[in-house]
Amino acid sequence: MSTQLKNLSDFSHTTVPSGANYKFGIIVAEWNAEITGALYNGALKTLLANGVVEENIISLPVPGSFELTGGAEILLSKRSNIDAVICLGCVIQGDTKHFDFICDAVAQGITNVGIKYSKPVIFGVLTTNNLEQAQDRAGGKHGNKGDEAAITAIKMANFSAQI
Ligand SMILES: Nc1c(NC[C@H](O)[C@H](O)[C@H](O)CO)[nH]c(=O)[nH]c1=O
Ligand SMILES: CC(=O)[C@@H](O)COP(=O)(O)O
Repeated sequence: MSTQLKNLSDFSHTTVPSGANYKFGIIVAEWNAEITGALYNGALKTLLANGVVEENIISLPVPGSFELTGGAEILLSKRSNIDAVICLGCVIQGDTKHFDFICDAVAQGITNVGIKYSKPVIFGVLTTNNLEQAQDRAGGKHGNKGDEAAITAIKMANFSAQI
């Protein structure tokens, strides 16, 4: 189902466990800061609205989405008590193939970090054709990808806690 048919902030159809017992890292790319700032605000608001306490959230910036992998790796290597990491970024197609390399690197990179540490590392990265599509998914008509990433992080932290 494409985002056109699903609001990224609508979780009325699902049960969200409490995040009160979990610690979260949020790594935020500084590229396209208008968008990633909105993603961050959505993710933070959603974590707090679902029981997470502010002192259990560590938020760190990285220069661009390509650095999200390194940021997640460094955080998990130094903080074993983090239950899930949310990676937030916005990659917008330019004139060259650079977009493809970044998107592929980030998607594979953060997947590998999650596997390495057996911790949920959430792909909260917009990969859009233009700024308007990003705005629509960072608090616009399609909701906020940051909200979705936060809910996913809580669900996956809860999943791990049941094993
Ligand atoms: N063009 C975008 C970038 N580019 C920067 C890279 O992410 C990286 O910081 C650089 O290649 C140095 O390693 N980053 C985004 O997050 N979004 C873009 O649209
Ligand atoms: C995703 C990018 O790196 C891109 O925005 C950079 O633009 P360009 O491909 O025109 O160099």
